Amino acid sequence: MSKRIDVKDLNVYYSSFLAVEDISINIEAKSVTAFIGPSGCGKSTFLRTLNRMHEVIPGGRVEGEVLLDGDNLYEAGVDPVNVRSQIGMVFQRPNPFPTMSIKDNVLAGVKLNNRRIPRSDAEELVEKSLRGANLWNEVKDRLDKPGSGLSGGQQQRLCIARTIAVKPDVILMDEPCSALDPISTLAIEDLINELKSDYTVVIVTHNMQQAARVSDKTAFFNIAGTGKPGKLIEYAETATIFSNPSVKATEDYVSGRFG
Ligand SMILES: Nc1ncnc2c1ncn2[C@@H]1O[C@H](COP(=O)(O)OP(=O)(O)OP(=O)(O)O)[C@@H](O)[C@H]1O
Repeated sequence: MSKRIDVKDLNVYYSSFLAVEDISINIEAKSVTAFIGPSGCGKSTFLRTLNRMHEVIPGGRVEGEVLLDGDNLYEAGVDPVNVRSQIGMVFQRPNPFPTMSIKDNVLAGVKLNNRRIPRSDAEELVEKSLRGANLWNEVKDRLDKPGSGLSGGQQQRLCIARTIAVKPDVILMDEPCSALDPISTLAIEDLINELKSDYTVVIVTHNMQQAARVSDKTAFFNIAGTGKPGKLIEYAETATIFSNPSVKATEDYVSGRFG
């Protein structure tokens, strides 16, 4: 299942430092949304508020609302662990458990969520998740070998398989290709394109060609200066952001004049 995200008046803090200010944004289900902007404007910080990972950092807190199909993730009584199983995350550096087998890596997230699964179901889930991550054909003959034996691009797809196995509604990706070579990057981009038929995908990227290639909508964030909060400057169809943005700062950024 895929769900929409509506963010209302969100402020994001590290202790007393306001890192991201007053974000409101509506992200459609079954779409890919790219977050772009110069370093330090708060893209990753904001991304982490979408599955309550921000509060894991000491002093990390938010004001405002993040609604997943209308349900506020920050309402009292909501279990953040449950939120993170609905909204999965893929990080910059592939982070499979190195000594764990490929198969167990795929199942690791499911087991962390304390779900017990019978062996035959587990095998089916492993295959389905690896197929979903476009990795099955490359690893089907070595499922019991350690995840660390894979290439960087394969490891990142393994991490995506691990995320998919939990059956999330949304997949957040924080610069998922920044540690990968161009071929592996294209494999991940193809995969993102396929993932959007089942999931809502949000990706932070520094690579503007990548944003243009993979996303339906793009959000441009900016920062007025060091110590100032990051803000959402413009959010529109990706084609509009790259060819006909409304705000001068967006145009300057996408045309490479700063950042
Ligand atoms: N753990 C932290 N504690 C305190 N401040 C932090 C922490 N992480 C990030 N920040 C600050 O929050 C602001 C936003 O950082 P963030 O990493 O979200 O930006 P970004 O746009 O993702 O940057 P980049 O593109 O370089 O990854 C910056 O001023 C940063 O220094």
